[in-house]
Amino acid sequence: MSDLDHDLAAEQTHLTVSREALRAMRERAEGLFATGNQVAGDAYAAETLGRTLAMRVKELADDPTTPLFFGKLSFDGTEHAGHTFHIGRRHVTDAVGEPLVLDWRAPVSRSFYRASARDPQGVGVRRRFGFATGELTSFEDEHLNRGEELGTRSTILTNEIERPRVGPMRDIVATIQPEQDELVRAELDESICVQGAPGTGKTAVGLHRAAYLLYLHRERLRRSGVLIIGPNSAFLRYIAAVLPALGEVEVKQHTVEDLIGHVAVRATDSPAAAALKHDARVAEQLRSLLWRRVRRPSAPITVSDGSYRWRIDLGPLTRIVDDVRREEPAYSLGRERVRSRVVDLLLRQSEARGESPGEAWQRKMGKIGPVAAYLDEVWPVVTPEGLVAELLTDPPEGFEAIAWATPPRSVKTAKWSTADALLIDEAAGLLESVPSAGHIVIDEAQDLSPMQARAIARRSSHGSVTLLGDLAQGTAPWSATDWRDTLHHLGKPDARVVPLTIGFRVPEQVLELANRLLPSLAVDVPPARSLRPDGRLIFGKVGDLAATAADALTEPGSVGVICADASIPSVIATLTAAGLSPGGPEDDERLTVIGATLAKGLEYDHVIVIEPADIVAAEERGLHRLYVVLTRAVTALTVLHDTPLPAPLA
Ligand SMILES: Nc1ncnc2c1ncn2[C@@H]1O[C@H](COP(=O)(O)OP(=O)(O)OP(=O)(O)O)[C@@H](O)[C@H]1O
Repeated sequence: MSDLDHDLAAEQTHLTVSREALRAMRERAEGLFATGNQVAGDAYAAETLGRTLAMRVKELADDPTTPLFFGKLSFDGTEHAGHTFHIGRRHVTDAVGEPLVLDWRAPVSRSFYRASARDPQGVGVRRRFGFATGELTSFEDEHLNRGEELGTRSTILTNEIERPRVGPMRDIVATIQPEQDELVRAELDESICVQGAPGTGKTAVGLHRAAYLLYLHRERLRRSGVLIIGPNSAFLRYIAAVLPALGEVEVKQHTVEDLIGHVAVRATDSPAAAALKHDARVAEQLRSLLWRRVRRPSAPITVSDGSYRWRIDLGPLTRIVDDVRREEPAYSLGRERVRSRVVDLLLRQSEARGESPGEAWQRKMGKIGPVAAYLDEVWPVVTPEGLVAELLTDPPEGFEAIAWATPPRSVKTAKWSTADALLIDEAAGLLESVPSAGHIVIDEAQDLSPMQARAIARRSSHGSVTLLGDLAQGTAPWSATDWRDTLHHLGKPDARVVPLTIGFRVPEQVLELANRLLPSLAVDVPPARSLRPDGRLIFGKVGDLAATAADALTEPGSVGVICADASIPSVIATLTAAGLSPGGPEDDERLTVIGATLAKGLEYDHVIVIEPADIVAAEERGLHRLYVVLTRAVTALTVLHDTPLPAPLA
C-alpha cells in the first residue's frame, strides 16, 4: 500500500467512525424526544421541549449521499499546532464529547476557506476530499507551509463546478471561495448588498450566510427569525433543500407577495397604475391622508361616573392631541395614548377629591360615551383597507392613474391588486409597528420596487439584511439602476455594496455572448470572469427543437427549454409530439419547459433558448430578460431562431 492509499484508507475509517457517532447522537436525541413528555414539568414545557428535541433529531439526520466532512486542516502553528480537524456540515462528537468533525461555521473552520500560502493562519496542510455518492474517493493536499496553493485550480473545486446539475440547488459548503466566505461570515449587525454577475454564487452566499448567522446567534435568531425572500415559488422550490442540508430546518422562505399577505388578490392594475403604486411617493400620500384624520377637539368633555360629574376643558384636551401628535407614534398607538391621557386627567381630578379609583374605573372611563366621542372626533379609528380605499377613490393630483374606475360599494367588497396589497401593508405599518426579523436575505433584489423595499424595511427595522442581485438582470419596470436607491428604501443606506466577480455557472463562450447585451442594458456593473472554459454554444433553427432536446437528454444533467411565455404551449406540443415528456418548473422532470419570465435564478445543464427576438419583444425590459435567459446554462447553450437575433447579438 502506498502512503497515499494508506492515508485514504485512514480517512475512510474516520468517515465510518464519524457516521457511526452521528447515528449515536441521533439515537440519543430520539431517546430524549421519547422521554421528553415525562421529564417536562407541564404541557407548555413539554411542547417546547418536544419541539426543540424534534428539531434536534431532524438536524442530526445523515444524508448518505453527501459526505459528513469535506476537508481537513493540519495545524503547525498558532494555539492549534499539532492538531488536525476534519471540517464538515455539522459537529460530530464521539461518546466522550471529543470532536470527530467540526462544523464549517466554527471559528477554527474559517481557515479552511481563508488560509493561503501568504497567510497560512497556522495551517500546515489543507486537505480537500473528493466524494462519489457519499463515499470518500480521493483527496487533494495543499502544503501551505511549503507555499503550495491551488486556488481556483483545485481539481475538487473544478469537479464540483462542472458536475452535471440535476434537481434542486445544492450547498457549496465544501468549496466556498475566499471572496464568498468574507460575505458569508460577515457580522450579524452588518447589512450587505452583493452585486454579482450571473452565476457568481450570490444565492449560494445568501443561503450560507443565513446558516452561518443561525449557528453563531442561534437563540437570538430563533426568537426573531431569519427570512429568505425570493422572486417566485419556482425559485423558492429550487433553493428549498440548501438550508436543510446544512442542518437549518427552521428558516422561512417567501415571495414578497406572501410575506405581505393581508388581502386576496383579485384585480390587476394598468401599467401606469402599477408604476405609481410601487413608487415611494405614494407612501407619502398615505401618510398625509392618515394624519389629516387627526383633528383638534371642538368641545370640552363632561363625564359622570355615577357619583360625580367631571369636566375637562378644551385647552387640556387640545394639548393632549398636540402632544401625542408631536411624539409621532404609530397611529393606532397614538389613539390609545390619547385615551389614556384623558383618563389620567379624570383620575387626577378624582384623586384631588380624595378618591383612589382602581383599574376597573379607569377602563370604564376610557370607554365612556363622551370620551369615546372625543376620541372618534380627534383620532378616529382607521383600518389599512379603509385608508387605501380612500386614496383609490379620490387620489390627489398627479396620482389620477391609481383611481378606481368604479369604486366598490364598500371596503369589504373591494377587489385588490398585488400592488394594492403593498399599499395596504404600508398603511398597516403606519397604524401599528411591525415585528422585526433578525435577518432577511433578499434574492434578485434588483427587482424590488421602492414600495416592496419599504415593506421589507418594516420587517427588518431592528435587524440586518443581505441583498443579493445584479442590476443587469433587472426586469421589472421599477428595477433598480443604482443599489443606493434600493438600500435607501430598505432603510439601510450605509450598507456595503460588494461585487462578486468569479462566475461558477456560465461557460466563457456563453458569457461572452450574453455580455454583448451589457452595453444596451444601461447599468454600471463589474464584469465577471468565468471559471468554465469548457462550455458549448450552438446556434440552430426552431425546427431543430425536438432533435436538440432529445440529443441533450442523452447526456447527464438537466435540460431547460426557455421561450417567450406565450410560446410555452407550442413548445410543449412539439416536444410531446416527439415522444419526450417535458415538465414545468414545479416538476422534477429532466426536461423542463419554462417561460422566460420564470427563469430568473434557475440553472440547467443544457439550456435551449427559442427565438430570442420574441423574448425581447414580449416586454418593456426584454433585453434584460434575454440577458437572464442566456445566463442560465451550466454546460451548453443552444440558441434556436428563425427570426434574426436581436441587434447586440447578431
Ligand atoms: N464556491 C462555489 N463552489 C462551487 N460551486 C459554486 C460556488 N459558488 C457558486 N457555485 C455554483 O454556481 C452556480 C451559480 O450559483 P448561484 O445560483 O448562487 O449564482 P447567482 O449569482 O445567484 O446567479 P444568478 O445571478 O443567475 O441568480 C450554482 O450552481 C452554485 O452551486
